Amino acid sequence: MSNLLIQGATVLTMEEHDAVFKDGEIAVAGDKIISAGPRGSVPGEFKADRVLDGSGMVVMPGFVNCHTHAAMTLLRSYADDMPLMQWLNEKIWPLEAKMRPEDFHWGTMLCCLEMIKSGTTTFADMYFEMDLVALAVEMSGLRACLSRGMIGVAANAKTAVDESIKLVEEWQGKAGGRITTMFGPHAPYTCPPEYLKKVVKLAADHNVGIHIHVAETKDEIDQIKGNYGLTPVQYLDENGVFDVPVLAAHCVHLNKDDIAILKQKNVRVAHCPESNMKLASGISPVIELLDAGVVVGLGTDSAASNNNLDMMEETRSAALLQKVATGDPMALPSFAALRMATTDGARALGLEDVGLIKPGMKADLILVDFRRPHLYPRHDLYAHVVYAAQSSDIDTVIINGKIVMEGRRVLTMDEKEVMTQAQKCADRLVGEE
Ligand SMILES: N[C@@H](CCSC[C@H]1O[C@@H](n2cnc3c(=O)[nH]cnc32)[C@H](O)[C@@H]1O)C(=O)O
Ligand SMILES: [Zn+2]
Repeated sequence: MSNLLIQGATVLTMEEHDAVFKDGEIAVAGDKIISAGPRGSVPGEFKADRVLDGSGMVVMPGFVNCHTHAAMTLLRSYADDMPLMQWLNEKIWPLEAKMRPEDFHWGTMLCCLEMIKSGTTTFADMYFEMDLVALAVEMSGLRACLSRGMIGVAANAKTAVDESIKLVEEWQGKAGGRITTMFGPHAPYTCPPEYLKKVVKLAADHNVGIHIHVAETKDEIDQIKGNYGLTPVQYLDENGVFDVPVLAAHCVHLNKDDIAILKQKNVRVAHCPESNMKLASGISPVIELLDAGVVVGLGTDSAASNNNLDMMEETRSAALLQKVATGDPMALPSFAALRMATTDGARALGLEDVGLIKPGMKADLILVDFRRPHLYPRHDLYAHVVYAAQSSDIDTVIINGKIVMEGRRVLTMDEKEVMTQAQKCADRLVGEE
């Protein structure tokens, strides 16, 4: 266990708007923050093994990416500019069927590398071959909430259940506590009622949550209405899905009753504005969700529908999109957008000790170098992070008390090797077509 002291940075604790320490000091012991305040606030008995000079930097909680499909990073810019079902059926699913073990490894490593370099410290992933994903996450140093995507109408529906159970039983709490797990029934349109009920029982028995795509497109609404006479939210509610903790990705097409159900059942939403814009799925009623008291986190979705995993950019998109959608420039102001990208994202994943800078929280921190022309002059620091900063301004990333990037050099993996191997895998995958 080593002790880390970060000195001289401006600390955005994210607890509330005014909880900022200029020339601050953060003490980290092992994986936890033990104190945060102005210079001189660290307990006298604290002995640092390492002191990081944060002068000129802003330190804040790392970003929490609430919805990804990590290994799909291999499919970045492979299939673009088409609607969801055509994109999945014609392009993505046929290629995923050809993926080999090395693809899951290098695809996830590339995803983790990109996320660390853009300040993400935690992500929620839904994919398959999750042992390989978990091993890559363990190597990368990231924190992750992993689920095995399950398509109830597919030939491998039963295998997917068995593999999900294995993931939860073998990986929950592993990698020094950095990995948690969920069950991942893919979506209302791929999971029939009996399948959903089985998965809910498994989640309850294993005391973990569910990660699922919900109400992503207008087509989905029509299909579920046609089959069951219900909205996707009502359909999931009727089948007991919301009786366990749920992370619902997208939630684009919701009516007032849906929003009331989400609030009443404490469903957490992973809002993915860039994926929703790119696939022209629509605009999630985020302001209505927030007004109703629903917890909303932010996600990129995969690099095949975004096409990057940059949470700083996603936060800006989220803020701008709500302003356009509502015609109200006050909608989702910078502090609220940043809370969504950090603190509330952690809550959405059920991580109570992640997403804030305060004693007792996990030390997941990023240092943003503000000594850049586009970050002068300094008025409102939250506005700077959301509207002016670039993820390449992020200098240092700390996860679970460990420095994983310093001076923009990632310490947990060989960056060049990851890019080279990912290109090789992608070339082979597409070459097999
Ligand atoms: N096909 C897998 C299991 C599904 S994992 C999760 C799935 O979600 C898919 N996916 C990615 N983005 C989206 C989206 O925006 N909406 C719905 N599905 C998506 C992704 O391609 C992946 O197939 C199997 O062989 O068992
Ligand atoms: Zn998705």
